[in-house]
Amino acid sequence: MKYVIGVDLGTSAVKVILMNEKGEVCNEVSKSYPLIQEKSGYSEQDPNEWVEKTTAALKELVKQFNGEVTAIEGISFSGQMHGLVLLDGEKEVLRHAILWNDTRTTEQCQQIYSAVGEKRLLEITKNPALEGFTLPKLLWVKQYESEILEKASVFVLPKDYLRYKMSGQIHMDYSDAAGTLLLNVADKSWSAEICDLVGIDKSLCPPLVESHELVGTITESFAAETGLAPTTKVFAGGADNACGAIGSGILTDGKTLCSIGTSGVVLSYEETKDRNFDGKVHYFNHGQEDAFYTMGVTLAAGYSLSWFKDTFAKDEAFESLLEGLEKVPVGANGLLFTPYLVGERTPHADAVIRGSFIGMDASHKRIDFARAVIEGITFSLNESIDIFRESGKTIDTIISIGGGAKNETWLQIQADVFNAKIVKLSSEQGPAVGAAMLAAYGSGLFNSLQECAEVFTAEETSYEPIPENVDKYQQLFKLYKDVYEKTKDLNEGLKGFRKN
Ligand SMILES: Nc1ncnc2c1ncn2[C@@H]1O[C@H](COP(=O)(O)OP(=O)(O)O)[C@@H](O)[C@H]1O
Ligand SMILES: O=C(CO)[C@@H](O)[C@H](O)COP(=O)(O)O
Repeated sequence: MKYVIGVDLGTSAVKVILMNEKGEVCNEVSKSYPLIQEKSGYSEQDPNEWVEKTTAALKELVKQFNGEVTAIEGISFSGQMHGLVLLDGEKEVLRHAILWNDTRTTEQCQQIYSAVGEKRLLEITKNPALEGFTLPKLLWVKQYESEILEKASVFVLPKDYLRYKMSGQIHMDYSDAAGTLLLNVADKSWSAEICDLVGIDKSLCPPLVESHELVGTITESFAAETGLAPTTKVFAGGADNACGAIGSGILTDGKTLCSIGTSGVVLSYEETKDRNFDGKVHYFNHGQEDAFYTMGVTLAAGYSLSWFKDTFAKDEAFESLLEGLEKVPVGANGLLFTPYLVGERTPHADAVIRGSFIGMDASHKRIDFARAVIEGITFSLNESIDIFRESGKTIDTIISIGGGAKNETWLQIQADVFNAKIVKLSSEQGPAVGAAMLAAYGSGLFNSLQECAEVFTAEETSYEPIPENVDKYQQLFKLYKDVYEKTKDLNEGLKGFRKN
């Protein structure tokens, strides 16, 4: 029997998963790490902590494995997107990584528009300048920490750094490079034009590869540390949302994914590079060669729920926090929540907006708040579904993955709010499964990712929309959408009072 490992370097934790060639999950290990948030709008992590935690997780996985380690054919990666990791000439980390949910770069987004032009930027990168993307972060470092940028020899994304520490090789795959705002998405090449216009040296951009491409084997020292065989092949891997799509079988037109991790994503497969969404949703290269996907992003999806738990129920598990969730009626007894804890991306690209609870009543209990948080996150994702439906897409079935897919009531709420059938797979670890699939396909165990998906993905259960709830949620969704406009100015006024 042959095996593969998928590593999902998420925002809250790294998850490593061992799968056999029959597509069975043999073992999973997860290790969490914190966000470093020094100021309002800032979000960083220490890249070496990713390496430490992944090494520990792999060591545990290998220790618990009964077979021959040489039967583990290969390893691949799924990574939180956009985070800037700067390396010096010796490939040492120059500063903490600035993450996808860090919104300090509004000024740099304006600089990009002035230098490149909104229309040209969209033509080349297929995306607008958003605070979360990598280029604005590079320009922020250039402006405020120029001595650091001067020392940099290359920039990479989170899972690229991890892969480098395991294999000694520096690369970036197209699906992750698409989120830097420096890639010509249709041509699959770094844009010399954008680099020149914004004043970034193109030599800082790493070599590009396909997600399933073999980039080397693990180093002797990494093998010694983890117990893996030094012959273990290393495959490039992809952006976590691309890998989530692969791991959920989103490999043909007409398929839609909802992923609730720290962020929340609604993603749709695109066969071609030339559909036009005017930048309303992100348009990126898939981890499947020459395919694409579009997606809308809620910045604080699962993060809103973990913020709520950490603030009001610190020592409790999610299961105990959410006990009785199904007994609270639709609409949380008149309580609405907007999940704008760190600003928002889709449909409001707004770094200043913050969240609200509207309608607090003396009768409300903690579980009403928890239900409102979950409903608010789901409404936010429904705004992305609206954009897709307005573009003519039929969305009647959605595969749901991520930590948010662990709770049954939340899955039913998704069916009712989205007015679509929700499918839960046998593993909610879509990105890790997708990474394992890239290793399985890359090492030749399958002839295509689709063939691999037939073996590696399985539906566990599904949730149908309940018409009475759909109707109530449609009324509530109108009220939810109003909250953004009505709290926008208030948040501009509050901005000066935030932690700086
Ligand atoms: N038992 C649970 N019930 C509901 N939501 C959960 C549960 N466990 C985790 N979550 C949600 O999942 C999120 C983490 O999802 P995950 O996919 O692991 O994130 P990431 O990939 O960003 O690290 C948490 O922020 C939390 O909101
Ligand atoms: O910024 C985006 C996508 O554009 C996020 O989806 C990140 O890729 C982080 O993902 P999770 O840690 O929430 O899975």
